[in-house]
Amino acid sequence: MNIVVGSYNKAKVKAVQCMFPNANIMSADVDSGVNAQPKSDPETMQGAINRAKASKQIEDNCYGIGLEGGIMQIDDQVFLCNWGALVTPHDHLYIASGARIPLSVEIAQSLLNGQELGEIMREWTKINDIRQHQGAIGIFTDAHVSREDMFTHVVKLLAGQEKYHLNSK
Ligand SMILES: O=P(O)(O)OP(=O)(O)OP(=O)(O)OC[C@H]1O[C@@H](n2cnc3c(O)ncnc32)[C@H](O)[C@@H]1O
Ligand SMILES: [Mg+2]
Repeated sequence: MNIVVGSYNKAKVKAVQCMFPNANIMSADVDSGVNAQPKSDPETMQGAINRAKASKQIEDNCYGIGLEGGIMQIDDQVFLCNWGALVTPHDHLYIASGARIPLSVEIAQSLLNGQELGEIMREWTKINDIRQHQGAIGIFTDAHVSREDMFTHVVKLLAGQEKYHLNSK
């Protein structure tokens, strides 16, 4: 089984390895087609779909997986949000969303001013490349759910939908 993941981000690639330990997993630097910091559920979901479709084009007979992080708002609260998409070799598309947690007013303000979450988290924690490791979700859940854990859950939701083939587009 060949899988192309539309990212070199270690948290994302490890999440796919966790679900598919025996697969041949490759990474590709594909375009998400959305802003580097998506700011709504539809935009974040579209980024995941675009990455999955572009990844599937990289190899013959492969699955494409796209994982995208973003933020979304409910009333005046800003949340981390996450989406994933999987395209099968026969071009069936499955989507799933991941965990969301609220962000503090200060972080939300920096995000709405145009800063990327990865950058804000680096300033906050002084940890480089936190987005490839525990991520914001790992920091704000006191390490109970890392970015890899969260994306692993999303990949399970994606892979599990293939069996009954009910919700594909
Ligand atoms: O190389 P890619 O795959 O793009 O990996 P990325 O870490 O940039 O991940 P996304 O593009 O999916 O994330 C969109 C933005 O949200 C940020 N982000 C999302 N979740 C995060 C987290 O848990 N920790 C830190 N930054 C996060 C990230 O830095 C981006 O600015
Ligand atoms: Mg990115």
